[in-house]
Amino acid sequence: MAFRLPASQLCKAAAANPASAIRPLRSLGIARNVPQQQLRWLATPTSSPPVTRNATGSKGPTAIVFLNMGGPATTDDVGDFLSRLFADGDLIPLGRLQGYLGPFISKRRTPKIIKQYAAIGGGSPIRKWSEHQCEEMCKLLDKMSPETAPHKPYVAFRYAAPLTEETYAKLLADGFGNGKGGRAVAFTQYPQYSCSTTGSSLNELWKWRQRLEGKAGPLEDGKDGTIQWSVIDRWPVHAGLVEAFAKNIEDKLAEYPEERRDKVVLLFSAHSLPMSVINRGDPYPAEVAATVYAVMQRLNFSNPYRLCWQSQVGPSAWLGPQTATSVEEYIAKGQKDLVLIPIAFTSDHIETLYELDQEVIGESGHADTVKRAESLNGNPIFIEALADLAKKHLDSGISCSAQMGLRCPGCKSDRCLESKKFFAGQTTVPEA
Ligand SMILES: C=CC1=C(C)c2cc3[nH]c(cc4nc(cc5[nH]c(cc1n2)c(C)c5CCC(=O)O)C(CCC(=O)O)=C4C)c(C)c3C=C
Ligand code: FES
Ligand SMILES: [Fe+2]
Repeated sequence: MAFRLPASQLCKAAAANPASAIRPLRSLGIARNVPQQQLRWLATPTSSPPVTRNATGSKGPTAIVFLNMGGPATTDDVGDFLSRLFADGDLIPLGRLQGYLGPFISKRRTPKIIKQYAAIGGGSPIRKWSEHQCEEMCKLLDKMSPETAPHKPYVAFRYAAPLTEETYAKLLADGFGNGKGGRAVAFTQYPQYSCSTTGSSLNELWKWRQRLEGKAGPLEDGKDGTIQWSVIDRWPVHAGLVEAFAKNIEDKLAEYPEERRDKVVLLFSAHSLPMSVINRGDPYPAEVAATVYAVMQRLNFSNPYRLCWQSQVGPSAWLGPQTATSVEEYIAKGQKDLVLIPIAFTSDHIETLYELDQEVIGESGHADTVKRAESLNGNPIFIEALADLAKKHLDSGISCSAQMGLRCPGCKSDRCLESKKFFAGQTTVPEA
């Protein structure tokens, strides 16, 4: 693997010895991939680096595609959101009854969920936050990784606009694929991998890739001219993610009087999963637990803590303990100082703003002592963490994590089989 230096350091090397800058850099294996034209610039120390927001590096442009479930932007969008959600066999497997039961359940559920979105201001803020996070992250990446710049931000939602098919069509219209190749990174915004969330988004991305791209090319270089995909599929213990969560917890703990502070119970809360999904071998509970433990390590285990699970839907068995009952039970035991920490979401939405704030805390009878840590939203530490994850991924030359290629022991899905084969089999730009 070639040793690669950022442009700023190459510039310093050239400035120190402008006349003979090119040959030694090449012979050292440094900048082996940097085109001659760029090296010529390096040998002229008085010129400034040709790195601007829109400068194209030797490997750019790069599309960064944030994957998430999305949410209804207005109460009018709730019906469509729920009907897509209940049609997703990766999230709610209803087998041959999917086409009949899915629309039936979603229609029946819509009025109740409309009221919940109305109570949080009329819609989910998930699109606003996702677009903001992706745009800001791409600005940082342009500086951190000039060779893959410009980094172009895209959001692909599973159940709400902008839907995966819409975003895929936009990528093609923007000059990726269509015989031109180009690089895109599918970046899941679920830090912990579940086949019902990230897995579903990747299966959907693969489906639209087959429908919209098929096989283009072949081109002169033997490649087929389709988009070259790689995936950031999980990041449960990334140091920046852990730091952002830990800081938000410290800020919330600071609101308690000093003499009570270290006895406050930290209640980490993650969206639950049906037991059938867990017994299939889904990696999500283990990865959520890994995040919780990493955050507690960063906090030096300052407080007692538990992990509980929220947002169960329907009558089947789900992983517990439930967040709402855990709060009630601690209060009944006399433990009224509690901080709730949403640990599996990166922005606010109905599960934080309605379920935790209005139902769990609002109805606890102790809204003054039961509090919630801020969601990550526009937190700059979090956005830097996203940029660091992307930079490391781009540098690594890998197409996805080793975990991505492995299916759950109980998986029977052909969608998983095909999409995992595709994403794990993509070859990314090799480091010479
Ligand atoms: C890590 C996050 C999530 C997991 C895991 C997850 C699993 C999961 N969800 C359902 C069913 C529903 N989820 C709904 C809303 C919703 N779910 C998540 C996240 C995860 N879901 C979020 C962020 C949201 C809210 C979106 C927003 O407001 O922006 C809903 C719709 C609301 C409702 O009807 O209650 C359903 C239904 C299942 C079945 C499942 C695991 C298999
Ligand atoms: S359900 Fe986990 S890989 Fe298919
Ligand atoms: Fe959900």
